[in-house]
Amino acid sequence: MLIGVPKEIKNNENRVAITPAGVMAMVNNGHQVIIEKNAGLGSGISDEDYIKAGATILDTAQEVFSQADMIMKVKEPLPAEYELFREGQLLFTYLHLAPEPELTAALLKKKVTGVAYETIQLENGALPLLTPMSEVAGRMSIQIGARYLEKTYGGLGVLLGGVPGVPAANVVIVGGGIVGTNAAKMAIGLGANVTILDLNVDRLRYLDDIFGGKINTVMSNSYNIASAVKKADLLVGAVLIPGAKAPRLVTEEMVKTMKPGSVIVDVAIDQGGSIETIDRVTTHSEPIYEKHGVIHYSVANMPGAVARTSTFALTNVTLPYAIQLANKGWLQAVKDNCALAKGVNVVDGKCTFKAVADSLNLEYTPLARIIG
Ligand SMILES: NC(=O)C1=CN([C@@H]2O[C@H](COP(=O)(O)OP(=O)(O)OC[C@H]3O[C@@H](n4cnc5c(N)ncnc54)[C@H](O)[C@@H]3O)[C@@H](O)[C@H]2O)C=CC1
Ligand SMILES: CC(=O)C(=O)O
Repeated sequence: MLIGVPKEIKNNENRVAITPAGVMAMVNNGHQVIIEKNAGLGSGISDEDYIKAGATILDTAQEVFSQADMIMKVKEPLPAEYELFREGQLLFTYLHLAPEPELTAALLKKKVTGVAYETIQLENGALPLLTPMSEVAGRMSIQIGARYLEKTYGGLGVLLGGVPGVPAANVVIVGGGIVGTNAAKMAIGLGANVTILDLNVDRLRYLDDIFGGKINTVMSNSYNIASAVKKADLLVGAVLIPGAKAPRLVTEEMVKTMKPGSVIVDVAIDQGGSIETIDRVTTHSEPIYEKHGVIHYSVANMPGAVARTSTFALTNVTLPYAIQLANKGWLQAVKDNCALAKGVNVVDGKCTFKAVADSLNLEYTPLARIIG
Protein backbone atom coordinates (compact mmCIF):
# COMPACT_ATOMS: atom_id res chain seq x y z
CA MET A 1 0.00 0.00 0.00
CA LEU A 2 1.12 3.58 -0.60
CA ILE A 3 0.94 5.49 2.68
CA GLY A 4 0.88 9.28 2.66
CA VAL A 5 1.75 11.59 5.56
CA PRO A 6 1.05 15.31 5.02
CA LYS A 7 2.40 18.08 7.22
CA GLU A 8 -0.18 19.15 9.82
CA ILE A 9 -1.68 22.58 9.13
CA LYS A 10 -3.67 23.34 12.30
CA ASN A 11 -2.42 26.35 14.28
CA ASN A 12 0.82 25.37 16.04
CA GLU A 13 0.27 21.69 15.38
CA ASN A 14 3.79 20.37 15.51
CA ARG A 15 3.02 16.66 15.72
CA VAL A 16 3.44 14.30 12.78
CA ALA A 17 1.64 11.00 12.17
CA ILE A 18 4.67 8.77 11.61
CA THR A 19 8.25 8.53 12.92
CA PRO A 20 11.28 7.07 11.14
CA ALA A 21 10.70 3.85 13.14
CA GLY A 22 7.17 3.72 11.72
CA VAL A 23 8.46 4.26 8.19
CA MET A 24 10.92 1.41 8.62
CA ALA A 25 8.18 -0.89 9.96
CA MET A 26 5.90 -0.04 7.02
CA VAL A 27 8.70 -0.63 4.49
CA ASN A 28 9.58 -3.95 6.16
CA ASN A 29 5.93 -4.93 5.71
CA GLY A 30 6.18 -4.27 1.97
CA HIS A 31 4.64 -0.77 1.85
CA GLN A 32 5.84 2.55 0.47
CA VAL A 33 5.68 5.78 2.48
CA ILE A 34 5.49 9.29 1.02
CA ILE A 35 5.87 12.25 3.38
CA GLU A 36 5.38 15.95 2.76
CA LYS A 37 8.56 18.01 3.00
CA ASN A 38 9.32 19.24 6.56
CA ALA A 39 6.36 17.32 8.06
CA GLY A 40 8.47 16.14 11.00
CA LEU A 41 10.43 19.30 11.74
CA GLY A 42 8.13 20.45 14.56
CA SER A 43 8.81 17.16 16.33
CA GLY A 44 12.56 17.27 15.71
CA ILE A 45 12.48 14.77 12.81
CA SER A 46 14.25 15.82 9.59
CA ASP A 47 13.47 14.77 6.02
CA GLU A 48 16.86 13.00 6.00
CA ASP A 49 15.79 10.91 9.02
CA TYR A 50 12.74 9.78 7.06
CA ILE A 51 14.70 9.13 3.86
CA LYS A 52 17.21 6.98 5.77
CA ALA A 53 14.31 4.92 7.11
CA GLY A 54 13.02 4.35 3.55
CA ALA A 55 10.47 7.13 2.90
CA THR A 56 10.17 9.38 -0.15
CA ILE A 57 9.76 13.12 0.49
CA LEU A 58 7.33 15.08 -1.71
CA ASP A 59 7.11 18.86 -1.96
CA THR A 60 3.40 19.43 -1.41
CA ALA A 61 0.35 18.08 0.40
CA GLN A 62 -1.39 17.91 -3.01
CA GLU A 63 1.14 15.35 -4.23
CA VAL A 64 0.78 13.28 -1.06
CA PHE A 65 -3.04 13.27 -1.13
CA SER A 66 -3.25 12.60 -4.86
CA GLN A 67 -1.05 9.49 -4.73
CA ALA A 68 -1.59 7.80 -1.35
CA ASP A 69 -4.02 4.92 -0.70
CA MET A 70 -4.01 5.66 3.04
CA ILE A 71 -3.51 9.12 4.54
CA MET A 72 -2.14 9.15 8.07
CA LYS A 73 -2.62 12.41 9.96
CA VAL A 74 -2.76 13.65 13.53
CA LYS A 75 -5.57 16.23 13.57
CA GLU A 76 -8.93 16.27 11.87
CA PRO A 77 -8.72 17.66 8.29
CA LEU A 78 -9.22 21.41 7.92
CA PRO A 79 -11.21 23.02 5.05
CA ALA A 80 -8.03 23.49 2.95
CA GLU A 81 -7.62 19.70 3.01
CA TYR A 82 -11.23 18.71 2.22
CA GLU A 83 -10.75 19.11 -1.54
CA LEU A 84 -7.57 17.04 -1.56
CA PHE A 85 -9.23 13.74 -0.69
CA ARG A 86 -9.88 11.19 -3.42
CA GLU A 87 -13.02 9.07 -3.51
CA GLY A 88 -12.55 5.85 -1.54
CA GLN A 89 -9.32 7.02 0.12
CA LEU A 90 -8.57 5.65 3.59
CA LEU A 91 -8.00 8.28 6.30
CA PHE A 92 -6.51 7.33 9.67
CA THR A 93 -6.40 10.24 12.15
CA TYR A 94 -8.22 11.98 15.01
CA LEU A 95 -11.56 13.01 13.52
CA HIS A 96 -13.81 14.30 16.36
CA LEU A 97 -16.76 14.44 13.94
CA ALA A 98 -19.62 15.03 16.43
CA PRO A 99 -19.01 18.80 16.72
CA GLU A 100 -17.88 19.12 13.05
CA PRO A 101 -20.82 18.98 10.60
CA GLU A 102 -18.84 20.52 7.73
CA LEU A 103 -15.94 18.10 8.00
CA THR A 104 -18.36 15.18 8.26
CA ALA A 105 -20.25 16.37 5.17
CA ALA A 106 -16.97 16.72 3.25
CA LEU A 107 -15.85 13.18 4.13
CA LEU A 108 -19.27 11.76 3.25
CA LYS A 109 -19.33 13.64 -0.06
CA LYS A 110 -15.86 12.37 -1.00
CA LYS A 111 -16.79 8.83 0.17
CA VAL A 112 -13.66 8.72 2.32
CA THR A 113 -13.25 5.77 4.69
CA GLY A 114 -12.55 7.59 7.94
CA VAL A 115 -11.05 5.60 10.82
CA ALA A 116 -10.89 7.81 13.91
CA TYR A 117 -8.14 7.27 16.45
CA GLU A 118 -10.40 8.45 19.28
CA THR A 119 -13.19 5.88 18.84
CA ILE A 120 -11.04 2.75 18.52
CA GLN A 121 -12.12 0.95 21.67
CA LEU A 122 -11.05 -2.23 23.43
CA GLU A 123 -13.55 -4.62 24.98
CA ASN A 124 -12.88 -3.16 28.44
CA GLY A 125 -13.93 0.30 27.20
CA ALA A 126 -10.39 1.71 26.99
CA LEU A 127 -9.58 4.07 24.10
CA PRO A 128 -5.97 3.09 23.35
CA LEU A 129 -5.31 5.72 20.68
CA LEU A 130 -6.75 8.55 22.76
CA THR A 131 -5.05 7.60 26.03
CA PRO A 132 -1.52 8.96 25.45
CA MET A 133 -2.76 12.35 24.23
CA SER A 134 -5.18 12.51 27.16
CA GLU A 135 -2.25 11.82 29.46
CA VAL A 136 -0.39 14.73 27.86
CA ALA A 137 -3.38 17.12 27.86
CA GLY A 138 -4.38 16.19 31.42
CA ARG A 139 -0.89 16.97 32.68
CA MET A 140 -0.71 20.16 30.62
CA SER A 141 -4.08 21.39 31.92
CA ILE A 142 -2.58 22.03 35.34
CA GLN A 143 0.59 23.77 34.18
CA ILE A 144 -1.51 25.92 31.84
CA GLY A 145 -4.04 26.65 34.58
CA ALA A 146 -1.25 27.54 37.02
CA ARG A 147 0.21 29.97 34.47
CA TYR A 148 -3.09 31.79 33.84
CA LEU A 149 -3.76 32.04 37.59
CA GLU A 150 -0.70 34.27 37.75
CA LYS A 151 -1.50 37.98 37.96
CA THR A 152 0.68 38.83 34.95
CA TYR A 153 -1.53 36.59 32.79
CA GLY A 154 -4.72 38.20 34.13
CA GLY A 155 -5.43 35.61 36.82
CA LEU A 156 -6.32 35.69 40.48
CA GLY A 157 -2.69 35.80 41.54
CA VAL A 158 -2.71 32.54 43.49
CA LEU A 159 -0.14 29.80 43.71
CA LEU A 160 -1.71 26.35 43.30
CA GLY A 161 0.06 24.90 46.33
CA GLY A 162 -0.23 27.96 48.57
CA VAL A 163 2.53 28.31 51.21
CA PRO A 164 2.58 27.61 54.96
CA GLY A 165 -0.01 29.93 56.49
CA VAL A 166 -1.89 30.52 53.21
CA PRO A 167 -4.29 27.91 51.82
CA ALA A 168 -3.68 26.05 48.58
CA ALA A 169 -5.89 26.72 45.54
CA ASN A 170 -8.95 24.62 44.72
CA VAL A 171 -8.67 22.58 41.53
CA VAL A 172 -11.97 21.06 40.36
CA ILE A 173 -11.88 18.40 37.64
CA VAL A 174 -15.10 17.32 35.95
CA GLY A 175 -14.51 13.83 34.51
CA GLY A 176 -12.19 11.35 36.20
CA GLY A 177 -10.93 9.40 33.17
CA ILE A 178 -7.44 9.63 31.67
CA VAL A 179 -7.37 13.44 31.39
CA GLY A 180 -8.88 13.84 34.87
CA THR A 181 -6.50 11.38 36.50
CA ASN A 182 -3.43 12.95 34.92
CA ALA A 183 -4.60 16.43 35.84
CA ALA A 184 -5.12 15.27 39.42
CA LYS A 185 -1.65 13.74 39.55
CA MET A 186 -0.05 17.07 38.60
CA ALA A 187 -2.31 19.18 40.80
CA ILE A 188 -1.64 17.00 43.85
CA GLY A 189 2.07 17.17 43.08
CA LEU A 190 1.89 20.96 43.24
CA GLY A 191 -0.01 20.83 46.53
CA ALA A 192 -3.46 21.97 45.38
CA ASN A 193 -6.78 20.90 46.95
CA VAL A 194 -8.22 18.60 44.30
CA THR A 195 -11.84 17.58 43.74
CA ILE A 196 -12.84 15.18 40.97
CA LEU A 197 -16.43 14.63 39.85
CA ASP A 198 -17.48 11.62 37.78
CA LEU A 199 -20.70 9.75 37.06
CA ASN A 200 -19.06 6.38 37.49
CA VAL A 201 -18.85 5.44 41.15
CA ASP A 202 -16.39 2.61 40.43
CA ARG A 203 -14.09 5.14 38.83
CA LEU A 204 -14.40 7.37 41.92
CA ARG A 205 -13.52 4.37 44.12
CA TYR A 206 -10.48 3.65 41.95
CA LEU A 207 -9.34 7.29 42.12
CA ASP A 208 -9.82 7.37 45.87
CA ASP A 209 -7.69 4.22 46.15
CA ILE A 210 -4.83 5.29 43.90
CA PHE A 211 -4.58 8.79 45.32
CA GLY A 212 -4.70 7.48 48.88
CA GLY A 213 -7.21 10.02 50.19
CA LYS A 214 -5.33 13.02 48.72
CA ILE A 215 -8.35 14.04 46.61
CA ASN A 216 -12.04 14.61 47.18
CA THR A 217 -14.21 12.41 44.97
CA VAL A 218 -17.74 13.63 44.29
CA MET A 219 -20.63 12.11 42.35
CA SER A 220 -21.32 14.19 39.25
CA ASN A 221 -24.76 15.83 39.20
CA SER A 222 -25.86 19.42 38.63
CA TYR A 223 -26.11 20.18 42.34
CA ASN A 224 -22.62 18.91 43.18
CA ILE A 225 -21.06 20.46 40.06
CA ALA A 226 -22.56 23.87 40.96
CA SER A 227 -21.20 23.73 44.48
CA ALA A 228 -17.72 22.60 43.40
CA VAL A 229 -17.47 25.14 40.55
CA LYS A 230 -18.31 28.03 42.92
CA LYS A 231 -15.20 27.24 45.00
CA ALA A 232 -12.87 26.47 42.06
CA ASP A 233 -9.80 28.57 41.36
CA LEU A 234 -9.00 26.27 38.43
CA LEU A 235 -11.73 24.23 36.71
CA VAL A 236 -10.73 21.47 34.26
CA GLY A 237 -13.32 20.04 31.83
CA ALA A 238 -12.44 16.37 31.21
CA VAL A 239 -15.64 14.47 30.39
CA LEU A 240 -16.14 12.16 27.44
CA ILE A 241 -18.92 10.07 25.99
CA PRO A 242 -16.95 8.30 23.24
CA GLY A 243 -17.69 9.72 19.80
CA ALA A 244 -20.50 11.98 21.02
CA LYS A 245 -20.69 15.73 21.48
CA ALA A 246 -19.54 16.53 25.03
CA PRO A 247 -22.35 17.14 27.52
CA ARG A 248 -22.46 20.79 28.67
CA LEU A 249 -22.26 20.09 32.39
CA VAL A 250 -21.13 23.48 33.68
CA THR A 251 -23.76 26.12 32.94
CA GLU A 252 -23.25 29.84 32.40
CA GLU A 253 -24.96 30.50 35.77
CA MET A 254 -22.36 28.28 37.47
CA VAL A 255 -19.48 30.10 35.74
CA LYS A 256 -20.92 33.43 36.98
CA THR A 257 -20.40 32.21 40.56
CA MET A 258 -16.64 31.78 40.02
CA LYS A 259 -14.19 34.38 41.32
CA PRO A 260 -12.93 36.99 38.84
CA GLY A 261 -9.49 35.86 37.68
CA SER A 262 -10.21 32.16 38.15
CA VAL A 263 -9.43 29.88 35.21
CA ILE A 264 -11.24 27.26 33.13
CA VAL A 265 -9.28 24.79 30.97
CA ASP A 266 -11.82 22.81 28.91
CA VAL A 267 -9.83 19.87 27.61
CA ALA A 268 -13.05 18.32 26.24
CA ILE A 269 -13.24 21.10 23.63
CA ASP A 270 -12.26 18.66 20.87
CA GLN A 271 -15.67 17.03 21.35
CA GLY A 272 -17.42 20.41 21.45
CA GLY A 273 -16.67 21.47 25.05
CA SER A 274 -18.26 20.73 28.41
CA ILE A 275 -18.68 24.29 29.72
CA GLU A 276 -21.58 26.45 28.51
CA THR A 277 -19.48 29.62 28.32
CA ILE A 278 -16.96 27.95 26.02
CA ASP A 279 -18.28 29.44 22.79
CA ARG A 280 -15.20 29.01 20.59
CA VAL A 281 -12.22 26.79 19.93
CA THR A 282 -9.07 28.78 20.69
CA THR A 283 -5.56 28.26 19.30
CA HIS A 284 -2.07 28.10 20.73
CA SER A 285 -1.52 31.60 19.23
CA GLU A 286 -4.55 33.05 21.02
CA PRO A 287 -5.36 30.47 23.69
CA ILE A 288 -7.64 32.40 26.04
CA TYR A 289 -10.57 34.75 26.28
CA GLU A 290 -12.44 36.18 29.24
CA LYS A 291 -16.11 35.80 30.08
CA HIS A 292 -17.78 36.87 33.37
CA GLY A 293 -14.29 37.75 34.60
CA VAL A 294 -13.16 34.12 34.24
CA ILE A 295 -10.26 33.15 31.94
CA HIS A 296 -11.33 30.48 29.44
CA TYR A 297 -8.77 28.23 27.68
CA SER A 298 -10.14 25.96 24.94
CA VAL A 299 -7.35 24.75 22.67
CA ALA A 300 -8.33 21.57 20.82
CA ASN A 301 -4.79 20.38 20.08
CA MET A 302 -3.04 20.92 23.39
CA PRO A 303 -0.45 18.13 22.83
CA GLY A 304 0.74 19.92 19.66
CA ALA A 305 2.63 22.30 21.97
CA VAL A 306 4.80 19.50 23.34
CA ALA A 307 5.16 17.80 19.99
CA ARG A 308 8.37 15.91 20.58
CA THR A 309 6.84 14.03 23.52
CA SER A 310 3.43 13.76 21.88
CA THR A 311 4.49 12.49 18.45
CA PHE A 312 6.37 9.57 19.94
CA ALA A 313 3.63 8.82 22.50
CA LEU A 314 0.95 8.93 19.78
CA THR A 315 2.76 6.91 17.13
CA ASN A 316 3.70 4.22 19.66
CA VAL A 317 0.01 3.35 19.78
CA THR A 318 -1.18 4.19 16.25
CA LEU A 319 1.47 2.25 14.34
CA PRO A 320 0.28 -1.30 15.15
CA TYR A 321 -3.23 -0.39 13.91
CA ALA A 322 -1.84 1.41 10.84
CA ILE A 323 0.13 -1.71 9.93
CA GLN A 324 -3.02 -3.84 10.19
CA LEU A 325 -4.88 -1.42 7.90
CA ALA A 326 -2.00 -1.39 5.41
CA ASN A 327 -1.32 -5.14 5.42
CA LYS A 328 -4.93 -6.31 5.14
CA GLY A 329 -6.79 -3.34 3.66
CA TRP A 330 -9.36 -1.62 5.90
CA LEU A 331 -12.19 -4.09 5.21
CA GLN A 332 -10.34 -7.24 6.28
CA ALA A 333 -8.53 -5.39 9.09
CA VAL A 334 -11.79 -4.29 10.74
CA LYS A 335 -13.37 -7.72 10.20
CA ASP A 336 -10.42 -9.22 12.13
CA ASN A 337 -10.23 -6.61 14.89
CA CYS A 338 -13.38 -5.39 16.67
CA ALA A 339 -11.48 -2.59 18.43
CA LEU A 340 -10.36 -1.19 15.07
CA ALA A 341 -13.89 -1.60 13.66
CA LYS A 342 -15.13 0.85 16.31
CA GLY A 343 -12.85 3.45 14.75
CA VAL A 344 -14.76 3.45 11.47
CA ASN A 345 -16.89 6.62 11.48
CA VAL A 346 -17.65 7.10 7.78
CA VAL A 347 -17.52 4.78 4.76
CA ASP A 348 -18.69 5.20 1.20
CA GLY A 349 -20.84 8.24 1.98
CA LYS A 350 -22.45 6.68 5.08
CA CYS A 351 -22.04 7.49 8.77
CA THR A 352 -21.26 4.27 10.64
CA PHE A 353 -20.77 5.61 14.18
CA LYS A 354 -24.05 5.99 16.05
CA ALA A 355 -23.01 8.74 18.48
CA VAL A 356 -21.73 10.85 15.57
CA ALA A 357 -24.89 10.26 13.52
CA ASP A 358 -27.06 11.15 16.54
CA SER A 359 -25.06 14.30 17.34
CA LEU A 360 -25.30 15.54 13.74
CA ASN A 361 -28.82 14.29 12.92
CA LEU A 362 -27.49 12.04 10.18
CA GLU A 363 -28.76 8.67 9.06
CA TYR A 364 -26.86 5.92 10.89
CA THR A 365 -25.71 2.87 8.96
CA PRO A 366 -24.37 0.06 11.17
CA LEU A 367 -20.90 -0.97 9.98
CA ALA A 368 -21.97 -4.62 9.99
CA ARG A 369 -24.40 -3.83 7.16
CA ILE A 370 -21.47 -2.62 5.04
CA ILE A 371 -18.81 -5.18 5.89
CA GLY A 372 -21.20 -8.16 5.93
N1 LIG B 1 -7.98 19.47 23.93
C1 LIG B 1 -7.07 18.54 23.65
O1 LIG B 1 -6.00 18.84 23.12
C2 LIG B 1 -7.30 17.13 24.03
C3 LIG B 1 -8.56 16.75 24.39
N2 LIG B 1 -8.81 15.47 24.82
C4 LIG B 1 -10.19 15.20 25.19
O2 LIG B 1 -10.40 15.14 26.59
C5 LIG B 1 -11.65 14.50 26.82
C6 LIG B 1 -11.50 13.45 27.94
O3 LIG B 1 -10.72 12.38 27.46
P1 LIG B 1 -10.34 11.11 28.36
O4 LIG B 1 -10.02 11.53 29.73
O5 LIG B 1 -9.35 10.33 27.60
O6 LIG B 1 -11.70 10.31 28.37
P2 LIG B 1 -12.08 9.12 29.36
O7 LIG B 1 -13.11 8.30 28.67
O8 LIG B 1 -10.87 8.45 29.88
O9 LIG B 1 -12.75 9.88 30.60
C7 LIG B 1 -13.95 10.56 30.52
C8 LIG B 1 -14.60 10.50 31.87
O10 LIG B 1 -15.77 11.32 31.80
C9 LIG B 1 -16.70 10.71 32.67
N3 LIG B 1 -18.03 11.27 32.43
C10 LIG B 1 -18.90 11.03 31.42
N4 LIG B 1 -20.04 11.73 31.62
C11 LIG B 1 -19.85 12.45 32.78
C12 LIG B 1 -20.64 13.35 33.54
N5 LIG B 1 -21.89 13.67 33.15
N6 LIG B 1 -20.12 13.88 34.66
C13 LIG B 1 -18.87 13.57 35.07
N7 LIG B 1 -18.08 12.71 34.42
C14 LIG B 1 -18.57 12.15 33.28
C15 LIG B 1 -16.58 9.23 32.35
O11 LIG B 1 -17.16 8.43 33.38
C16 LIG B 1 -15.07 9.09 32.26
O12 LIG B 1 -14.50 8.71 33.51
C17 LIG B 1 -12.07 13.91 25.46
O13 LIG B 1 -12.98 14.76 24.82
C18 LIG B 1 -10.75 13.87 24.71
O14 LIG B 1 -10.92 13.82 23.31
C19 LIG B 1 -7.83 14.54 24.91
C20 LIG B 1 -6.55 14.86 24.54
C21 LIG B 1 -6.20 16.18 24.02
C1 LIG C 1 -7.05 14.01 21.13
C2 LIG C 1 -6.75 15.14 20.25
O1 LIG C 1 -7.62 15.65 19.59
C3 LIG C 1 -5.42 15.66 20.19
O2 LIG C 1 -4.49 15.06 20.75
O3 LIG C 1 -5.22 16.70 19.54
